[in-house]
Amino acid sequence: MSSIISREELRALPFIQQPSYPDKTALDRTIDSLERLPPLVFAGECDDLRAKLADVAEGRAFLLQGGDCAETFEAVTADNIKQKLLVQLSMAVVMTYAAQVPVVKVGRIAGQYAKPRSKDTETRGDVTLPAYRGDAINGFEFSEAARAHDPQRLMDVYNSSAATLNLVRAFVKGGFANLRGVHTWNAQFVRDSAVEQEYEELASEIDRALAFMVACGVHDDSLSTVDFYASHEALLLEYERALTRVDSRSEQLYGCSGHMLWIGERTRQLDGAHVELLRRVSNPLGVKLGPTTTADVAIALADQLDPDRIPGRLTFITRLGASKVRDVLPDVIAGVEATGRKVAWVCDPMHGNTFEAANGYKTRSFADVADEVNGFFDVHEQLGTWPGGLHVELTGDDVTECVGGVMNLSEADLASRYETVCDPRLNRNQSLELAFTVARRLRSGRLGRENPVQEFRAKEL
Ligand SMILES: O=C[C@H](O)[C@H](O)COP(=O)(O)O
Ligand SMILES: C=C(OP(=O)(O)O)C(=O)O
Repeated sequence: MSSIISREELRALPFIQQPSYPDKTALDRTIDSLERLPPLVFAGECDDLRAKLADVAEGRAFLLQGGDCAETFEAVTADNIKQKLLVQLSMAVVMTYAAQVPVVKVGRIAGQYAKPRSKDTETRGDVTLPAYRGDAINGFEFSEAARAHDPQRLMDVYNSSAATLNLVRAFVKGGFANLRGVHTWNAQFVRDSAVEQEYEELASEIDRALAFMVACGVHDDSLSTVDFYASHEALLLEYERALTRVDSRSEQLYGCSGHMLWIGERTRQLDGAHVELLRRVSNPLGVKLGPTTTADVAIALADQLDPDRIPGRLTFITRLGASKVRDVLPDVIAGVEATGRKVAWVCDPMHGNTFEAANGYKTRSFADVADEVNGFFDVHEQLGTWPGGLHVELTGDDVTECVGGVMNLSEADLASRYETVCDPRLNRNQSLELAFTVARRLRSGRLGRENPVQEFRAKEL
């Protein structure tokens, strides 16, 4: 059984992308406080999610993991949280109904406050300051005071995550996510959206199907509540260690800052502190895999993080870029599958497709995003493996951060509502459009193979 790694042991491991706090005593004081606080999530919830992700790995379900690139403390309001849920629930409804595949819903939410950066500093004119690394570390404002690394912010991460999780739990279990309200969500949310008609037709079909079920006497809780889980990149070693708890039922360790934790592309070194910290906890884990990944690297990570091959433990989130996905992905999947492991394969079509627009905005093109998703489905179809999910940076707001999509946003449009504090997100329309793209691929995969789930399982026996 693993034990909680000590502060000293953790600090002695090789690490990158961490804050540099000038006052170590202040850091230790904050860590002391965090260690005493209650867990944000419960071990049993993490186990439930792991069981659902085992279904994803086995081809029986699809993962939708989405949310902000970087959450901010200021945006922790009821309206914002509601909006974040709405976009993801609407996408999930499209995928579940159109593709007839259960969708596991996980937010990049309630903890996504720290960002790895390519450069340590940012220069504007003749002023150079520390780069913004997420509200967990420093402020977005371009001033010396705001950009200083402040450990007290870790307490704000805890409190903001707790407030967000509290409302998310209330919303998804308290009737807000009732499927019978699909039309109401539609009225509030999809109105004026360019995908309104497609969504409206789908919502009417769902209404008819539900009315039929109710007329037949089916009254099921699963129609009125939803399971929604929280995930974030476990980037901040001190914070994640301080929120590690021993589960009193099993005496296993859990990272209690979120249900699912992932290791980013930049911090997944086999001998690094992130892998060492997360291999000890029993949560479901994600690992980002970028375009230089080989099958051997993926297998070594899997062996390190999931030596016992626990169903649902490991999700590989590939973020290869539209131009590379068809070349790089097949060998990685084939290599891992050849070991006999079952991992969940999830496509992040955002992080390999970032570029700088002529006017200086960091952006992504919807066409590239959709192309990577299609490439991901193509590769899985060729290999006969299960395209297990989608991981996207998105928002329910009408921002203008990614170009293209049904509204055909141009680079000139980016300035009108560019609100992200780090990477560009799909807006409401683009998110729903992507959901329809995925649903079409899932449906055609199903129709092409009669019953892919049964076929998949038959192949395993
Ligand atoms: O979200 C991922 C990274 O934090 C982000 O892409 C880094 O961006 P940068 O290259 O602007 O530092
Ligand atoms: C930093 C991120 O991604 P990656 O590690 O894939 O670059 C992210 O998803 O926020």
